[in-house]
Amino acid sequence: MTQSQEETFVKGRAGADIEIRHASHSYGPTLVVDDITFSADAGEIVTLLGPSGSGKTTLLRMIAGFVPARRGSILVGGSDVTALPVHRRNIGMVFQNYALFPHLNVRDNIAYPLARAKVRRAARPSIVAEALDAVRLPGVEERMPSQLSGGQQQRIALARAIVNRPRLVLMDEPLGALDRRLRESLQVEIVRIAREFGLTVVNVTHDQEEAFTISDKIAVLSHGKLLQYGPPEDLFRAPGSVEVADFLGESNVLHGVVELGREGHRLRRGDDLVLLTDQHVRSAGLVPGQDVVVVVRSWSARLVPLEDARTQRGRSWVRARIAAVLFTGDSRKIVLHSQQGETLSVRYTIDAEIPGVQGDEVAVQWDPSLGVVTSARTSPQEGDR
Ligand SMILES: Nc1ncnc2c1ncn2[C@@H]1O[C@H](COP(=O)(O)OP(=O)(O)OP(=O)(O)O)[C@@H](O)[C@H]1O
Repeated sequence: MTQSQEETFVKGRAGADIEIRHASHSYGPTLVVDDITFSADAGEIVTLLGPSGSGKTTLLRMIAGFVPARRGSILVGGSDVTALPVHRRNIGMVFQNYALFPHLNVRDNIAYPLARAKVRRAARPSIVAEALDAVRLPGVEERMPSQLSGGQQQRIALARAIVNRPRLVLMDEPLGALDRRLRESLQVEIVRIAREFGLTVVNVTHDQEEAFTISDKIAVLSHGKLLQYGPPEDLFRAPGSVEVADFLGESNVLHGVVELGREGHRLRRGDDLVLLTDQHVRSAGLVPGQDVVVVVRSWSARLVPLEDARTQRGRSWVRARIAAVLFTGDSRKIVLHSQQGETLSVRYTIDAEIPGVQGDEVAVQWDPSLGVVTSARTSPQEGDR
């Protein structure tokens, strides 16, 4: 590498935009990545979110080049990299298990991609020092990985992933092995570093909180299919399916049949009063007799005595019996069974008084505008692709 190339190296290049077009992969007859299409702008953090086995890692490995695309293509910075081998894609990677070389000290670990890119030996220490500054661990060059904590090792892995200014950084559950507090502080760090260096990041997680915290866009995957793609807020406010709604936060899923009336709209559900707003009817295009679900987040619902619910106007409620009151560390979770046989949950802060005990019949009540209405079918929404 020439000196001027090295300078570009040190000063850095920004991340590239990325486009996944109809990517598919199968192991044997099973499609584990099924016709996935989405794109992200340069400098964005995208998270692939989904339950175990949904195909997140396989898709990430396709982007990296470890797994071939059976169909479709992957473009980075406008160039088709589908046929390029891993080492020609200019991608940095961070894995859950750190994957540092145990026999190399921190300097040599971080310098490894520089050596492969044939950066002159004399130029490497300053680039390594800069990468260590970026991850806020200056001066640990001589340490061995075994002399660092898990969180520090993951910072080193991050430094190694960004040291040669890749066009794309891929992260596979990078914080999965760390405890909660460390995870939260590293989430903030990842965003800071990504912004500072203009990195484009594709991150894999099954933790929706992490996805919300760090992502500009979230791709929700299930059974190899992309259910929905967009900014976290959009997904949260307008999930395209029950599966997406359920996956993006602890929720109650209430089934019913739409009844539209002059005095108001509601779900047909026995004694329960599940109101639908004009906004619901318009945005979901509801028609009378349609099977729908209303999704209500556990934090949006409250418990009230049944007689109060019956006399208060303008609020939705369903009748349910308290099955358990659970202390979950940072909140209380009330588990209930509705008359319709659904299991519901309501969240309270620890210091809040809970209006009922196990065995009581109560109303689970909420502001109708906080309910999200979607069609009862769970197939992916074409419009979200
Ligand atoms: N090398 C392989 N050979 C055969 N099947 C595989 C292989 N790798 C993954 N699979 C299968 O492909 C599906 C998707 O796996 P993948 O690891 O991509 O999912 P994931 O969403 O990343 O899950 P997790 O969060 O558990 O890692 C799973 O059903 C898995 O069993």
